[in-house]
Amino acid sequence: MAPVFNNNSALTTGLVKAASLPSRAYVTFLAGNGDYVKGVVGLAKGLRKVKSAYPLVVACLPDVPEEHRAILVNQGCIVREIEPVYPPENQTQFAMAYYVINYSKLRIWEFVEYSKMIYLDGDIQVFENIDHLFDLPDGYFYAVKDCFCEKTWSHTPQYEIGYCQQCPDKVQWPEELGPKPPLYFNAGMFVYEPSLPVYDDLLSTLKTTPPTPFAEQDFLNMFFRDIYKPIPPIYNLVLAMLWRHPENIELEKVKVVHYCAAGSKPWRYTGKEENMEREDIKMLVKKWWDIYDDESLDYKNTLSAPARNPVAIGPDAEVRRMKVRRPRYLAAPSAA
Ligand SMILES: O=c1ccn([C@@H]2O[C@H](COP(=O)(O)OP(=O)(O)O)[C@@H](O)[C@H]2O)c(=O)[nH]1
Ligand SMILES: OC[C@H]1O[C@H](O[C@@H]2[C@@H](O)[C@H](O)[C@@H](O)[C@H](O)[C@@H]2O)[C@H](O)[C@@H](O)[C@H]1O
Ligand SMILES: [Mn+2]
Repeated sequence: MAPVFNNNSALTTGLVKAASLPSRAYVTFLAGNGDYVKGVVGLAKGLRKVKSAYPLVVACLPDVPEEHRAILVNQGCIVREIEPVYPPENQTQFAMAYYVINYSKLRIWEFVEYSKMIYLDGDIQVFENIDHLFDLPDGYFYAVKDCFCEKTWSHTPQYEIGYCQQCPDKVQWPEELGPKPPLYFNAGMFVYEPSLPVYDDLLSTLKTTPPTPFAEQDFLNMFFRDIYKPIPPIYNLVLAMLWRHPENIELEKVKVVHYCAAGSKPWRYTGKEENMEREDIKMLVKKWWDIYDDESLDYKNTLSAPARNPVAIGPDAEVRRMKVRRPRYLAAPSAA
């Protein structure tokens, strides 16, 4: 029997209420035809595992192949193609080449169908629900403070003198170097509000801003400097913190892990790079694989999805072909 629609039916009220709720979503960024798509699949499954109430939007550059987009749609993601964003002409040599594509992340300020979004790099995993961050007061830019101690910071005066915002009293900032650097966030995770005026301002400001080593991360820190509000490192564990500032980390309380240290990308993990043999790193990489390999977290297994045509050789075949073997270091989870 078709549902009865009338002006005051609960269903109608519910639909009207749902339509007026602020729309929120997680968003990540995917570029190229390489293996970062595995990171995004893992992230989609991780958000499902923690029962997030919000979808994952994937901002894809045009070079993301159709097969990868289909895999993401099959994992319940909302795929949005974006155009690349390039820093000022012939100045990209100032940014680490690898990071120049990250300027394209700026396109996510154009996703104004959402009132609030949480950006997560594709090499991030969410191990505990963080939906409550969407309720942080509007008008600010929320992110976790970065660390300046890794070699990737060797181009900076703070690295030179051993100063880090994670331990500002260890090495005092010398007056002769001028004012202490403002708080600086890691741009792998942040809470923000899409806005067309801000988007236009970002892109017009970028046109006159020479690229710098950490590309869009430096740019976002400069742009949002006045409204940046630090949030605790449990929301974006930059792995280097484990060996650089262990006193600032309680690993059992960490909700979000950012696999940004060299050699820590789980889908490429060999354990050979510096610090990668650490037991805590091995445990975190295994945690990532346990989610990635868990077929009960696949979108099609979490809905009463219509039975798929068993002979379909679509994206599932692609996923099987792409399935990277779990490194031998990381024993499969013991059979329940
Ligand atoms: O080939 C690439 C490189 C980067 N990314 C995206 O850009 C983000 C930032 O790059 P990455 O995480 O490697 O930088 P890191 O945090 O390690 O400095 C990644 O997480 C991905 O979401 C991508 O999709 N393809
Ligand atoms: O494009 C610049 C990138 O800058 C950041 O990565 C860095 C930063 O975390 C340093 O502190 C680490 O030392 C370094 O290893 C790491 O790559 C963001 O994670 C990434 O999303 C992206 O914005
Ligand atoms: Mn990252």
